[in-house]
Amino acid sequence: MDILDIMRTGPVIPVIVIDRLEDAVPLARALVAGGVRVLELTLRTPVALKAIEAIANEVEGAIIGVGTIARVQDFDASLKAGALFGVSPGLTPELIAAARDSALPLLPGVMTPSDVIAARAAGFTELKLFPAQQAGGIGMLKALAGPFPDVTFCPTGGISAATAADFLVLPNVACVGGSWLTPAEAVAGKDWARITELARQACALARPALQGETSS
Ligand SMILES: O=C(O)C(=O)C[C@H](O)[C@H](O)COP(=O)(O)O
Repeated sequence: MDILDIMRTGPVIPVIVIDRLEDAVPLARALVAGGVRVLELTLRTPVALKAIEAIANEVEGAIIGVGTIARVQDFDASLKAGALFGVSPGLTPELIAAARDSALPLLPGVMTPSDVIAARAAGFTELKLFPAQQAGGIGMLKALAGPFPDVTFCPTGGISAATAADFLVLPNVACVGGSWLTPAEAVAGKDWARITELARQACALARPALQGETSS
């Protein structure tokens, strides 16, 4: 799958933080049970790579990716763990070079028009707008559509169940990312049923047909 296929799989990519390795598989199963298959597990905790490996090996239907890619060595480590894609909060010349050398498809983060220009020059036309709300939210995405009609965004950061639909109607948005599907207290309390319900609600959000997409 390339990044656009991954972005078009569902309207919401959950951004996941795993503190206890034992939570990884049941949490991923809860999301998949609710219809959310694309999962971004952040490299923010010491168990993150092991958690990705466990999900890759044990959770049928999950399309597991790595979030918080910020260092060159993260690409190899992510592939070894079984990740199918990577997401970075930003993009540097070092990360561009590492992405070129790696088989891991990357969804790079941008926040300004200059970032978009640099990312596009490096060959990326699917981008994560991060942090989306803080960068200007809906107004920013509408403004970026003018000079960058060929760029498709996954806005992430500051988006909630209440605001996701407003982002998803924008023609240059394929999906949104967010942590609201996996609230910290639900994970701490192993409330997998709640997470499945949040996933179901996220799946019910209407995803617009993108330009050039045929209905089937
Ligand atoms: O760790 C990373 O690299 C990230 O990707 C950051 C996340 O995308 C945001 O932290 C999610 O933002 P919230 O939905 O506002 O919680």
